[in-house]
Amino acid sequence: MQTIKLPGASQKSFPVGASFSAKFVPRVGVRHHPVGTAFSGLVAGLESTTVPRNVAASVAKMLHAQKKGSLVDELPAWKALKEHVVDIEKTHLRDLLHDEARCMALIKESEGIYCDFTRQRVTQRTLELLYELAEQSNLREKINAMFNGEHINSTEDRAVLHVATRAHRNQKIIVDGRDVVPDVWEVLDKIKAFSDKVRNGEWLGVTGKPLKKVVAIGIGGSFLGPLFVHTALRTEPNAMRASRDRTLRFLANVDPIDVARALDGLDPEETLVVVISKTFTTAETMLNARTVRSWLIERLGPDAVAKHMVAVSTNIKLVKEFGIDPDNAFGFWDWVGGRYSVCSAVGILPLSLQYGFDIMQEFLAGANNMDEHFKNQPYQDNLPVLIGLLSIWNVSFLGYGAKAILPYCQALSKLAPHIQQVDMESNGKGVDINGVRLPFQTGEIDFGEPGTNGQHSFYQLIHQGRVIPCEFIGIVRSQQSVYLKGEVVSNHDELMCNFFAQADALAYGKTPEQLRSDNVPDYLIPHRVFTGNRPSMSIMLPSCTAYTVGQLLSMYEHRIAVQGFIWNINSFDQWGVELGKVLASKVRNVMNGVRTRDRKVLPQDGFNYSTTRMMNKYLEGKTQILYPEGHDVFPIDMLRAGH
Ligand SMILES: O=P(O)(O)OC[C@H]1O[C@H](O)[C@H](O)[C@@H](O)[C@@H]1O
Repeated sequence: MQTIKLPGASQKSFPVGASFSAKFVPRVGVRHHPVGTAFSGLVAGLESTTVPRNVAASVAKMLHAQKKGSLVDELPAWKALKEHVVDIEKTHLRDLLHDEARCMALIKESEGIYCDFTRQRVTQRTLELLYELAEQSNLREKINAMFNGEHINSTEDRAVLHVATRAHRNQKIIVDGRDVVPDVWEVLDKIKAFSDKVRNGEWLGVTGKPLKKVVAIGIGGSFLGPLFVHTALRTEPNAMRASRDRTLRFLANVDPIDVARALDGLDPEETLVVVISKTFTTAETMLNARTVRSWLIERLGPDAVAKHMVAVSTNIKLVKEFGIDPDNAFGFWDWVGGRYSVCSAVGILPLSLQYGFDIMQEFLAGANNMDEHFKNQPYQDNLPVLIGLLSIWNVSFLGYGAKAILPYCQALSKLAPHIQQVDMESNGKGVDINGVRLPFQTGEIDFGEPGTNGQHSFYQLIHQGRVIPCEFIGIVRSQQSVYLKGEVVSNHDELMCNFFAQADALAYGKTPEQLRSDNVPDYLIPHRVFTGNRPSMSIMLPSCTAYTVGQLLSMYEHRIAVQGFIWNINSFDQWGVELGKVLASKVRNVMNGVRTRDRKVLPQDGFNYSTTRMMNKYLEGKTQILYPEGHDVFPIDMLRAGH
């Protein structure tokens, strides 16, 4: 049997050097058969003529799961929703908000989370149609397939089971015939033991000092989730007490400035470095890891690595080749997507080092609580399902391509950047799960800032410019409820006044008549009119603790899955990030070559005129500091000393 390597398959997606032979089945002559459509669609754009047998099987299963048509826009409920837009266009939120029955039906409270969807441009009829769409798209079956460990990430032939990383010890979750919960807990137990030892001073640095500073090196999913949770917890009283004399920093960008910032002022004798990379091949992370390894070795000698460097990865072989003892490595599995990995060792190790394992267990329990809710609740009460369906309505029917994530809680300031990756990398796709090009756009442009800061930045546009559905997230009990004597309201009340006000300002707007009765001069009226009718949802958490942050994370992750399931795309691969990486490596090779050739990129190097010229402009102008012998790393201390 011929052996074929899947085109475009990088080390990221398949084990190093993986190839498929017996697993492949031919696709010839199957284009018009429903299953065949799945085969041919799957490989559209690839040069290979074969796909793995098990991939084909799971794609076929998916296709059969769809009742009619292979694209969601052919479903009756989709078509009915398209027609229903006309009815909604006749309504204004100003009026809809005075319909008590509608409002009561759109306020949902579950698992301690209060969600108000009354300011969405929907009626009860819209919701009914969205539930029908969910039914016809087999949403429930797809959710079950995810929880049952089926290989729903068909282009990478993987299960999607980040929910297993926060399973209770006594739960059972089967992947490929094997219960993975004991594996999850083996790693969690190892994290607990290691983080306890580091925190209580049993595990010391090579010169005998306790390791109170942690630098976590990682990028993308190996950075944004942990940063979000760290930022959420660092002002939470229990977490503050648990981390009093400790520091956690992240190093993500390959920019030398980020290296300098991350290491600035750190004493290597007290520093533990955690290299986090699912693949252990990501260029930026590996270069940063080598740089920081040299920083340690230069100051503490080669033995420092054993005591000062640990790793989190699915690729233990490469961890070992890098020089980190596999005993000091914390594993996870290919069924945890990078952007969904914060509940694996990716987040739990660095965050347990900072806050202790017990607090991180609360975070996992919160995420698990929302997983169970998502798995078991009917659509009508299911928060991730409701939020996901409303997003589908906003994007695919009302045509709003972006959403703003606006936590009125500074501790949640890194929620938007995290969700930006989870959502945009998951749902920004051009073809459906069968490889058929979509005639509509999927995904949303996510951005956001904490309130009230955002109000003084981009809210002008969302009030009077483009319509961008907003997600306001408020907290009932602040992490820091200090009340300054003599003030009318506390800081937190002031914050929440804005939380309540903004949603109504967007919904109601202000009419010319109201402006006239406020004696606004005529020439200013057009400038001061707010059309209103701008949708938002308001989510209130009782507090911002490890538990509720876990719930919030899981709620956002699952709403993204719901959207992907309805659009019938693969939300769990990320082929779109590959091309840029390949081109960067071509640039890297040429840059290495030009050093020996009078520092010029030549036309025969294969770049267009623009890139050739830009690269030469860069090469002529860049500064290169040559370090004295003996220094083979970015010498932050030297820079500070003015060299
Ligand atoms: O954890 P790593 O293997 O280093 O990957 C880090 C990141 O790499 C890529 O950019 C992927 O698109 C991300 O999903 C991933 O999180």
